[in-house]
Amino acid sequence: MVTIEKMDFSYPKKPTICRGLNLFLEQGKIIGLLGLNGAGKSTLMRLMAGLLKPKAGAVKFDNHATFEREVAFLNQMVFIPEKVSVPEFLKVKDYVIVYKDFYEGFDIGRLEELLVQFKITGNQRISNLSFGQQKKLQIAIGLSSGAKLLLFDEPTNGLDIPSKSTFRKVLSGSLQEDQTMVISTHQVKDIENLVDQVIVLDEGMIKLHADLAELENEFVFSQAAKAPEGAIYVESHLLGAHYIIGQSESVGDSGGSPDLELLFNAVIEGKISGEFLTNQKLVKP
Ligand SMILES: Nc1ncnc2c1ncn2[C@@H]1O[C@H](COP(=O)(O)OP(=O)(O)OP(=O)(O)O)[C@@H](O)[C@H]1O
Repeated sequence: MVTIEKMDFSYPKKPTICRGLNLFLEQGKIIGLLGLNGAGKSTLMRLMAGLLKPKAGAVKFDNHATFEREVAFLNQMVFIPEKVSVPEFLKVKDYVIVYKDFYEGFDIGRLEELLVQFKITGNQRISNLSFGQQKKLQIAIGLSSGAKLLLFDEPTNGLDIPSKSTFRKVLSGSLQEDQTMVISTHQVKDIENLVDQVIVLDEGMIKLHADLAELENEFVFSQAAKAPEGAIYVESHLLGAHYIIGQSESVGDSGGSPDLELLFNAVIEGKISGEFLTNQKLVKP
């Protein structure tokens, strides 16, 4: 799938953003890419999409260096940037034709369903769609493309509240086994219960890469009037403490599914870091 090896990157005449970055993305996963403003999420997405060239090392999709932008890579990848730009003079149905023919596995029936859910019709002129509607059009196209790599940069930015919930609904369970999706966001709540893995990027470095299932094996995410002795990370709230504690330290507390916001803050504070990946070693090239 996506393999990044010893990758360095900087924008021209700017300080280095990534140094010696290594990452392997498994297929069949929805991956949340989290980071503070300026952490390098969009830069990493653009490197994976082949829109930026690494200064050193490699960014590959299967055996294609992404920056070569070979057709065999491009017709397996959809990148939706944070600020979508769609040809405004076209009608939705004409715009769809361009994509339909480019992606071999494009599912037009699926697209029609998604457009209904997002309340967009084929006869609408793109110039008459709002920014959020244009974004939903791109999301619907991406999810219907059958492409193996879906890179969505801040997909929920600009979406109203009902559309965010539709986004969550259409995404959950929609990924095929041979597809991988990366969703970059700093709106952690928007991807809660949606992602299989999470990556936390901080100042161009991967601080955490984890399967949520593996995190549940390692840690308990819980809340109580007072955090127990040995908690790794604690946040005080009105009704008590939200905390993370190692499985072996927790006594009789099974907690809930990982609280991504709590996890993110713990990683940024340097309380948790590293790889928590279940099967990755088996599939790593
Ligand atoms: N085209 C560019 N030229 C020069 N520097 C850039 C460019 N784009 C981004 N940067 C810088 O690279 C760093 C990473 O930016 P990037 O947009 O990748 O972060 P981000 O995590 O996506 O941030 P945000 O959450 O605010 O969207 C920042 O310091 C930013 O100022």
